[in-house]
Amino acid sequence: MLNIQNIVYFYDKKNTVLNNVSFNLNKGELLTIAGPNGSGKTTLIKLIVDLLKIQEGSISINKTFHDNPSVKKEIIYLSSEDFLPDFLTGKEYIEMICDFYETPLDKEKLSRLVEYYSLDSKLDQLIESYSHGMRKKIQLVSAFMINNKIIIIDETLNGIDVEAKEATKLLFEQYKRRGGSIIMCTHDLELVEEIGYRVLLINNGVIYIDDLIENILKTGSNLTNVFKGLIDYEGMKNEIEKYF
Ligand SMILES: Nc1ncnc2c1ncn2[C@@H]1O[C@H](COP(=O)(O)OP(=O)(O)OP(=O)(O)O)[C@@H](O)[C@H]1O
Repeated sequence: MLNIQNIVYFYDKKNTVLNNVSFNLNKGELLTIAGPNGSGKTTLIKLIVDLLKIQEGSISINKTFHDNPSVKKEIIYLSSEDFLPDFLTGKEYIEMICDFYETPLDKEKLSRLVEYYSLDSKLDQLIESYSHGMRKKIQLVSAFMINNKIIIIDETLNGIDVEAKEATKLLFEQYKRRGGSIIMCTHDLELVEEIGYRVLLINNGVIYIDDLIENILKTGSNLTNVFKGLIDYEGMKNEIEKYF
């Protein structure tokens, strides 16, 4: 469905942020992207959603180049930043998203979703008054309101409460069952192990692991231990015990 081929990206010529990154996202798949701070996860996502222009390589969705306007409507991107129109109410925002994605507003669906995310009493309030978690939640509601093929989530599940997280996990399952695909960037490795099907671990702009979670867990290890290998955990531990 989504095909990423040999992506190389740099903000300045001295530092390559992504180096020959290639992978496919299949229909009905939930792919989690994890990696240390600054490893290139957000840059990769911004390239996929065409917020950054490709310098080398290609990105296509169902064989159509990703900057084609019709293909762009296949993706909804939930950014890690709270870039939401503060001057709209939550309901107006949902209406705007449905309009953009050419999906009729399903009032029944909306009332169920806002209940799961405890936003029912807030829907007519300006987004300006929303807390950090509520901003994440309204983005998740918008993603589940529309008929598109790929949801890309950058850290949006961080900062939402347990009920919202559980609702999101169940909604993800249904979304996949209907043939939708999800990319989720997160630092929450426990969440990755719990709901992720496949993980892409990026380090210094290079794909370090692209594997099914069950294959990693089968080796008797877990993602936290894999991460510790990336950061020289033993070296850091020895130093901290010696100097602090
Ligand atoms: N606009 C920019 N201009 C210059 N350098 C940038 C810019 N945005 C990101 N970078 C650099 O690119 C590298 C990758 O950043 P990116 O935000 O993609 O990492 P990340 O894996 O998403 O990090 P985090 O987990 O902290 O969100 C970092 O070294 C960062 O400083």
